Amino acid sequence: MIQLKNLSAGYFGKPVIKNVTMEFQPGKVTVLVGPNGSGKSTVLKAALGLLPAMEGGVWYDETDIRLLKRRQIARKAAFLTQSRNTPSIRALQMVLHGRFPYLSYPRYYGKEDYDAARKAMDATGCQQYENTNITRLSGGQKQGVYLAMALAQDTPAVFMDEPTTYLDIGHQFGLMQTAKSLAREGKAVVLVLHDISLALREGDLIGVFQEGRLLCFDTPELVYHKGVMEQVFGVDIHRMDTPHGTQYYCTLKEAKDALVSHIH
Ligand SMILES: Nc1ncnc2c1ncn2[C@@H]1O[C@H](COP(=O)(O)OP(=O)(O)OP(=O)(O)O)[C@@H](O)[C@H]1O
Repeated sequence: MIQLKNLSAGYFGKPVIKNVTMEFQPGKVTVLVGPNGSGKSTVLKAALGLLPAMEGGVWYDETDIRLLKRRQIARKAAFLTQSRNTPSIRALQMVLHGRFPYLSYPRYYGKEDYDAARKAMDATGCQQYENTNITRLSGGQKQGVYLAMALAQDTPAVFMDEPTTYLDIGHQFGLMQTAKSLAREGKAVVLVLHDISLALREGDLIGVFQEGRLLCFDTPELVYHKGVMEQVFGVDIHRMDTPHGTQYYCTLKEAKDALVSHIH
């Protein structure tokens, strides 16, 4: 369990996220949503110790993150980041980087590292690119390789910042399936998503952010009923029970008003 308690963090001495208290539970997919610039990525960075807490703090299984070395944190949480530089190396070599926290000096990869890397590539469907230089892969194919690197890290928590960005619809569903199966294995999975329909449908818990504050942290059902997302995003959210489970979709608030005035 990862706990953020009254956490404030930011850049150049100025807090961006303020007084955030939430936890990332094993076995659950937690989704963070909020408008652009509301602090979602900053929460992930602070939760991973990449940004120091200005107030409050982060605890991994009751241990203050300030007491953990980088390598120890890297054995507890993997991070699929939003922005990245693409080095000119083979995909398998990239995925093997996920094994760094387990290597002792001298840093040679052993059989178990190769096995973990190949298993992760299988899970994200990028095994066929094993020997391809990643600079030659498409955005979506690269995403599969980066996700495999995070999975090869074999951590109890996996954080993903907008992981569906480069993915076509089939691969978006695939990514969500991977996230859910990681949670079923007992991992704490934390996703930042912009697709709020997807968040409501697939998340176990949802944290809604606005201007660096956590407005609501609850199950999709309760978040929906409280109307927090509607307020934050300025949309109407509709819920439908379908043969494929509960689905949500959004319309612009104005669209409804226009419809009403049209009827009158
Ligand atoms: N490296 C940085 N240096 C200075 N300010 C930053 C930095 N990264 C983010 N910020 C600022 O922190 C605020 C929150 O940014 P953050 O990236 O956490 O938001 P977000 O909710 O993830 O946004 P988005 O949905 O657009 O990715 C923004 O105002 C942003 O300008």
